[in-house]
Amino acid sequence: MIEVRGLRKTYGSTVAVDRVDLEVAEGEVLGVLGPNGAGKSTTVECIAGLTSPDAGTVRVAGLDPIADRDAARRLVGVQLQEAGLQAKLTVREALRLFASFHEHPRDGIELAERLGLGERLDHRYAALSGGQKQRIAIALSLVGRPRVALLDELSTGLDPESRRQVWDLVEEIRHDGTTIVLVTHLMEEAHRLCDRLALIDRGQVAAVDTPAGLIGRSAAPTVMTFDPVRPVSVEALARLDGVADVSERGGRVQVVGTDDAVLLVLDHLGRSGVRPTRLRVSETSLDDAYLALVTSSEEETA
Ligand SMILES: Nc1ncnc2c1ncn2[C@@H]1O[C@H](COP(=O)(O)OP(=O)(O)OP(=O)(O)O)[C@@H](O)[C@H]1O
Repeated sequence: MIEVRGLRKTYGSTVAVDRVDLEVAEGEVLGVLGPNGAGKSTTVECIAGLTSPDAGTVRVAGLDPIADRDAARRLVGVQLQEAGLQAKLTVREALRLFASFHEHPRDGIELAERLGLGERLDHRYAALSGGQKQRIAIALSLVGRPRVALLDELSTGLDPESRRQVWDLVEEIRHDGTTIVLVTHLMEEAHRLCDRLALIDRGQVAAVDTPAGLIGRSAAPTVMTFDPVRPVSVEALARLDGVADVSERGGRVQVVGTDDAVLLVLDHLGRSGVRPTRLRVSETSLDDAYLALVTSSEEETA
């Protein structure tokens, strides 16, 4: 549904994106992660046809978002970091206006109510709080039932309840088959909503994988914690193959390492006659995997 090839965009001497390739299948949710200034918004703006690339091609359902602007606009709903609506427009008027651009729009009032804006329908845009402006931007991007939704920092600045409402809505449109590109800094959001994640770092795609795949790329994908019935030597555990880190706080031990390292730790404890109580084994968080990937991509460049 979306195909980006060799995308390059510069602003003066700043190279915002360079040689970016991305594909998003119909009905897929692609999360775009990366540090501030990495080129995420620029990529989304090129897909939306709001910015013209210096080089490379972008296709959305086979259309060029710049050359075939009118047809592409009917397919695509865009939520940018700033909606930039006229200050005097009310929420109701804005929803009606945006719905009028489309043949089969959603019920804008119902959409606003789902996003907790039901009591703000007759308020002017300028009088809304930051989080309310954010939610109206989401509602406006989705009111036309787009086949492709481009959502840039969907839930930044939203309180936890509003964030849940927004996530539920995204899950619903995903279920309806909408193709979604979602720029986010929130790993919980990325994990919950996205089929695949593209990590963009300094204008380039550093990795594309499923959330589980990105975690699996980490050299230390597993975390185990336990309370030993009597003290264990942290140094001895740290020497075991595949153990990346061992720490102890308040008598509880945490070991981070490979899956095999977990087995070696259990074996070591067994041989030492130390029973691990309250044993928990889990995956490294996507947060940790993300930080490890960004750091390793920085080291490669250095
Ligand atoms: N209109 C513009 N004029 C000049 N420079 C720009 C413009 N838009 C983006 N840039 C620069 O291009 C680079 C990429 O910016 P972009 O907004 O795409 O990053 P981002 O990954 O979305 O960052 P963030 O997470 O902070 O939103 C940055 O160095 C930014 O300063």
